[in-house]
Amino acid sequence: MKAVHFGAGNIGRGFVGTLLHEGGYELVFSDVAAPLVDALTQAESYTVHEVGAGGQDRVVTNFRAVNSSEDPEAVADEVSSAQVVTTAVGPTILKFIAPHILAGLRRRQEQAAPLQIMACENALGATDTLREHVQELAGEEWKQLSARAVFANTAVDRIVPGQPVDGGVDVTVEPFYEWAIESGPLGTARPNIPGAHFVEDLGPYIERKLFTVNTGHAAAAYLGFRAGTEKIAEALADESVFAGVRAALEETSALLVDKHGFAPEEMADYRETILERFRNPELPDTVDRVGRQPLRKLSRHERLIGPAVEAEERGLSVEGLLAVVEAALYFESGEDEQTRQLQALLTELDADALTTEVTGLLAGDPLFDRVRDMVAARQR
Ligand SMILES: NC(=O)c1ccc[n+]([C@@H]2O[C@H](COP(=O)([O-])OP(=O)(O)OC[C@H]3O[C@@H](n4cnc5c(N)ncnc54)[C@H](O)[C@@H]3O)[C@@H](O)[C@H]2O)c1
Ligand SMILES: O=P(O)(O)OC[C@@H](O)[C@@H](O)[C@H](O)[C@H](O)CO
Repeated sequence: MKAVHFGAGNIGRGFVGTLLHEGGYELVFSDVAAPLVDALTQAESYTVHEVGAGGQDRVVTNFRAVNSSEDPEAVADEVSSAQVVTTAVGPTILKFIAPHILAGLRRRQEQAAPLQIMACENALGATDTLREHVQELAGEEWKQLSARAVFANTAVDRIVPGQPVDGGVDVTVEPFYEWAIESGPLGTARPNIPGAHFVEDLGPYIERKLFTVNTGHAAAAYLGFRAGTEKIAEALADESVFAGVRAALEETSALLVDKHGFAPEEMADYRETILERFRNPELPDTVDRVGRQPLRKLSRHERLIGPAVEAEERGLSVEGLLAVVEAALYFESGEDEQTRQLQALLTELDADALTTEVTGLLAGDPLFDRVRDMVAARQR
C-alpha cells in the first residue's frame, strides 16, 4: 500500500505521515521546499518526539520524497499508483496540488480501486475544495476521470509547533491526536489509519474542532501578543489572557451545543482538555505560528467571525469573540506576509472598507457595526 502526502511540514511529518506509516503505507512526501525534500531523501528514518504527559518517541521509516516543482512527472506517477493521497499544505495552497492529482488520475489504471483523497487542513470542507479545483481543471474530462477517485473530508487535531531551522527532519509534537474522517465517500474500503474514526456527518466534528481548538488557539495568540508574551503556554499563564480565551470558548461551546446538540458537560470537558493542551510547558509553540495568516483567520467563515455571527443570530453572547477580533487587529508578530498585509490595510482603507475586505461582513450584517467601530478605534 502506498500513500502520497503533499506538504512535508510540521503536521505532514509529525502527524499525517506518522499515522500513515503506522498504518502500513509506504510513504511518498511531496513538497516544494528543496532543502526539506533533500533532507528527507537523505534520511532513512525520522523521529517524532511526543512531549508532555504520556509522550513517547515514534520512528518513521519506509518513506521517500519528491520535489513537485522540479519533478511533476514523478509526482504524477506516484499519485497514479497510490491508494491514498493526503495534503497538509494550508487551505490556500490546495489549488496548486490539484494539477498533480489530475495528472495522476489521468495515468491511473481504470480497473484500479479509486484513489482515496483527504485534505488535512484547518478549514471546513477542505477536501471538497480540493475536488472542486481538480474538477474545474479537468473540465469535460472529469466525466471519464471522476470514478478513479473518492474525496473524503477530514478533521485533524494535533498541535505541532514550528520546528527549529537546524533541527533536521525530526519533529516535536504533543502526545494528543484526533483524526475524524467522513465515511460516506469511502464506502467499506476505508484507509488503514490507526486511531482514526469514521463518521457519517463530519460537520459537527470539524466545527467543534475549528471553533474550540483553533478559536481558543487564535485567542491565546492575539490576546497573548497584546499582553507581551511569545509562547502559547506563557500566554495561558497570564490571568487576563486565560480569562479571555476561556470567555471566547464558552461562547463557541454555547453555539455548538445550540447548533449541533453536543451535551454541555461534554463540551466543558472538551474545553478543559484543550486548555490543558495549550498549557503544555514542554511544547515550544509560539504566538507567531498560532496567529499566522490573520487575514485567513479573520475571514467570514473562519474561527472568529464565523462562530460570532452564528452566535449573534441565535441571541447568544459574542463579547469574548469580539475581544479576540479586536486583539487580532493589533497583531504584528513574526515574519508572516498576511500579518504585514493586515497592518498595511489598516492604514490604506477606511473602517467600513477594511471591515468588509477583511471579515467579509457587509454593512447591515449582524456585527458589522461593532467590528467597524473596533477597526475605527484601532485606526485612531
Ligand atoms: N501544525 C499544526 O499544529 C496543525 C494541526 C492541524 C492542522 N494543521 C494544518 O495543516 C496545514 C499545514 O500546517 P503546518 O503547520 O504543517 O505548516 P508547515 O508550513 O509546517 O507545512 C506546510 C508544508 O507545505 C509545503 N508546501 C507549500 N506549498 C506546497 C505545494 N505547492 N506543494 C507541496 N507542498 C507545499 C511547505 O513547503 C511546507 O513544508 C495547515 O492547513 C494547517 O492549518 C496544522
Ligand atoms: O494552522 P492554522 O494556522 O490554521 O492554526 C494555527 C493553530 O491553531 C493550528 O495549527 C493548531 O495547532 C492545530 O489545528 C491543532 O490541531
